[in-house]
Amino acid sequence: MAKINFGGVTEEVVTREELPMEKAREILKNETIAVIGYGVQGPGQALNLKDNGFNVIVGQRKASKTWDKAKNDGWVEGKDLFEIEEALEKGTIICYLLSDAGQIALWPTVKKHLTPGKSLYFSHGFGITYKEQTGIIPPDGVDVFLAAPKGSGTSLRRLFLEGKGLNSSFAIFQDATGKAHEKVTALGIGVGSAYLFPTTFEKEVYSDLTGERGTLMGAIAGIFEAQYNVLRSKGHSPSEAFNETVEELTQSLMPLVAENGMDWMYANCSTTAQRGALDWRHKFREATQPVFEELYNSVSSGNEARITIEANSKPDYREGLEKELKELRESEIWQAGAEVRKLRPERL
Ligand SMILES: NC(=O)C1=CN([C@@H]2O[C@H](COP(=O)(O)OP(=O)(O)OC[C@H]3O[C@@H](n4cnc5c(N)ncnc54)[C@H](O)[C@@H]3O)[C@@H](O)[C@H]2O)C=CC1
Ligand SMILES: CC(=O)[C@](C)(O)C(=O)O
Ligand SMILES: [Mg+2]
Ligand SMILES: [Mg+2]
Repeated sequence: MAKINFGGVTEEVVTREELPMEKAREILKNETIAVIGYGVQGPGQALNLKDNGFNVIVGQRKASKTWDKAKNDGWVEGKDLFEIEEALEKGTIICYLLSDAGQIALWPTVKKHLTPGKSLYFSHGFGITYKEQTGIIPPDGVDVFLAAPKGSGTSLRRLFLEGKGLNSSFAIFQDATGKAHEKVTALGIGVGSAYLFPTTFEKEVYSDLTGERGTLMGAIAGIFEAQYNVLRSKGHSPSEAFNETVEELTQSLMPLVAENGMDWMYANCSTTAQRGALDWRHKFREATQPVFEELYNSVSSGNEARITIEANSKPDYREGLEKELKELRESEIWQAGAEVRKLRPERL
């Protein structure tokens, strides 16, 4: 592994130089990779693996929308698309890409097919870390590892098609064959990563649940709403409030952060903006730090897992989520957003 200094801390990273795609294919040439589940990560990883020349099959429930989606994506029933049990039987590496709650329900079936020498792959540390709640305890004799792309399966596929990609973290929970490291890193490269960051199952799930509930999804939506609401309450129009809260961030400023960091984005804004932002960032950090502490504790105590499992194990969990997303979509801020998006210059 290459040693890289991240802001003063040296970490090890697996790079494409030490593990080129050809070598990854060679490592897995005798394996049948069975991707179980075709939701968001399933399609991204399965299609990338296939296009990268790996031996992949998909296992999905037949009478489901995602079965049709798999067929539309080019998977052929009986050739590389099977009912879940058949794919579990054929696969030597089981990529367990059902939703985290769905993994609990199917676990007894999966376990039956985990004969010695097979591998069990996750893209999250959830099932293993919260084993008291999930009951996911793999048998001895199988390798158990994860590669978790740091982003949506949708982006994983889109970026791959653009010749770009997303990096992943990886971890080994059980190394029965002595080959877990080479297998998981080969898979990580195969799903489209250029660099792989080592972690543990526990660290992966704690950081991932904190991130998505925090700055990546939960906090960002909450901060948007708070600022939008204040602007609206002070008499600003919806378009003005939306532009100054979301549109400018996503269209103009975040791409600059992505390109070259926060100071670069600041440096490309007015000195007036820089003065204010440099002052106010401290206040926002101090105000939100306790909330992030509370969030992390809720993750590490297993409370977030409990809430998630309870909600997403209900038979109508999808309808429930869709209803809440609809409320979000229909709220004034995001309705204003829909109109603002239509007016982007490139849509002329
Ligand atoms: N969504 C994403 O982009 C990311 C997901 N992950 C992880 O990847 C794994 C898969 O996540 P997603 O793709 O979001 O899952 P998902 O919520 O899209 O579900 C995947 C598939 O599981 C099926 N499923 C759900 N419950 C089932 C059950 N009881 N029996 C049989 N099939 C069932 C669904 O029909 C769907 O085809 C999870 O561990 C998740 O945390 C990791 C990184 C990003
Ligand atoms: C896309 C991703 O990495 C998340 C936000 O952690 C997830 O979908 O669980
Ligand atoms: Mg994530
Ligand atoms: Mg996640």
